Amino acid sequence: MYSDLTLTTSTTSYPVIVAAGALADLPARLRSLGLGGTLWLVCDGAVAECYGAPLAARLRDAGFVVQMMSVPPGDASKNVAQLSELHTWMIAGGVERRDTVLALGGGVVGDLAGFAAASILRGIAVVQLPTTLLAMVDAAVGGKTGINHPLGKNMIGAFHQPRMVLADTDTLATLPPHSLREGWAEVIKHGVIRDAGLFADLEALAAQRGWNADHPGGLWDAHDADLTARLTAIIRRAVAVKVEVVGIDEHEQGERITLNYGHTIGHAVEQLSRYAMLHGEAVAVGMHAEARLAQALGMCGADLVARQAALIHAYGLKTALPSHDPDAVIALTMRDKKVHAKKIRWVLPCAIGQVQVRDDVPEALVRQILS
Ligand SMILES: NC(=O)c1ccc[n+]([C@@H]2O[C@H](COP(=O)([O-])OP(=O)(O)OC[C@H]3O[C@@H](n4cnc5c(N)ncnc54)[C@H](O)[C@@H]3O)[C@@H](O)[C@H]2O)c1
Ligand SMILES: O=C(O)C(=O)C[C@@H](O)[C@H](O)[C@H](O)COP(=O)(O)O
Ligand SMILES: [Zn+2]
Repeated sequence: MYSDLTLTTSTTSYPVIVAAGALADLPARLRSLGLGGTLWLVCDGAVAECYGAPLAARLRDAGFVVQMMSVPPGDASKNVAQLSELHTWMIAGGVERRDTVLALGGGVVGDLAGFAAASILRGIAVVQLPTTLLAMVDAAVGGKTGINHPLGKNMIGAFHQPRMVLADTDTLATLPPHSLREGWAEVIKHGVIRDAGLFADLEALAAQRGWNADHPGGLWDAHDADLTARLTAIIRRAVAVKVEVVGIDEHEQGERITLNYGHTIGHAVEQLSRYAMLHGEAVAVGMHAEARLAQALGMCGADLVARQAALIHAYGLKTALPSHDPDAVIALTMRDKKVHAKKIRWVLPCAIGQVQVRDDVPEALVRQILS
């Protein structure tokens, strides 16, 4: 048996639950946190039928008032028009300050519905119910919410901590392989930035299962109890990294910057692809490029770059940069939220499990890596 994690910051504290079948406990968990009023359940079209409608029925049976809305799947939904639709839906439906938004789905729904909760009536409660690997280990935890702007990824948003994160790992059984695969990028990131043991566990599992050859990304097999248990343990370990970092630095004034490893270049290529590239796919490419940058600066050896690349490949992801004009990539990196006094703050690995933040990376070197 595992106990819940608790994320405690200087302003709040909330449970982070990762367990098979956890959604069944949602009504009782909401009551124990004193969350009531109307529940505004937001999901995307793909999740609505499988999980949204049954969850709404379960909550209504338990006596809750539930309104449900689904948004189109994909990063394109993280925009002002979609946000405005959510606002209109809630205002027209008589939203009150005691109400709660339930964000059921992947990182797209978590970010969008989380920001709707942060902005409606100047902020109401949100509960994150992640159903993708990426959202379980990363997006649902830590309170970053927001939408994209035509000029940059996640440019509009707010820090708005959820009252609870409840991840039902049973939902992963229906996740398409490409969505599962992109989630591994953020798991690997957590290993590289802070947890060498997690990185080694991922290596061991990949070597044992031979995913490289047979199952790119690794399929979640609900009938394989041993695999499910090992994957759940890995997810918990990856979540623990995020919980720890956000607990140290809620508003990204220092330590939290490390969670952005791979994202300086990753966000740029993701945006240049017009979001055809999935977030995790872009982060994988970004981590490889940024590790090469660290190597070029003498911060790490070729062995680290090779080991990280091998793990990225073992989980079915690519490391090769798409062929974009380096100037276009560099221009977008200058809009990164980590830019300070016109300098990019790069998160660069010096060992597996350890990163440093550098603001003295010559642009010529970045250009060389991008070329
Ligand atoms: N706020 C944060 O800290 C944070 C962290 C990492 C990523 N993000 C954001 O998260 C987004 C990516 O999230 P994502 O990778 O979860 O993608 P996503 O939300 O687009 O979900 C991926 C796809 O899987 C489908 N899906 C979700 N759960 C399912 C299930 N259980 N069964 C079947 N289908 C399911 C969805 O409909 C969608 O098509 C990006 O916008 C990224 O910027 C935010
Ligand atoms: O939680 C964080 O902090 C992160 O940076 C996690 C990232 O994986 C995530 O993609 C986040 O949304 C990026 O934030 P941004 O501030 O760079 O837009
Ligand atoms: Zn990310």
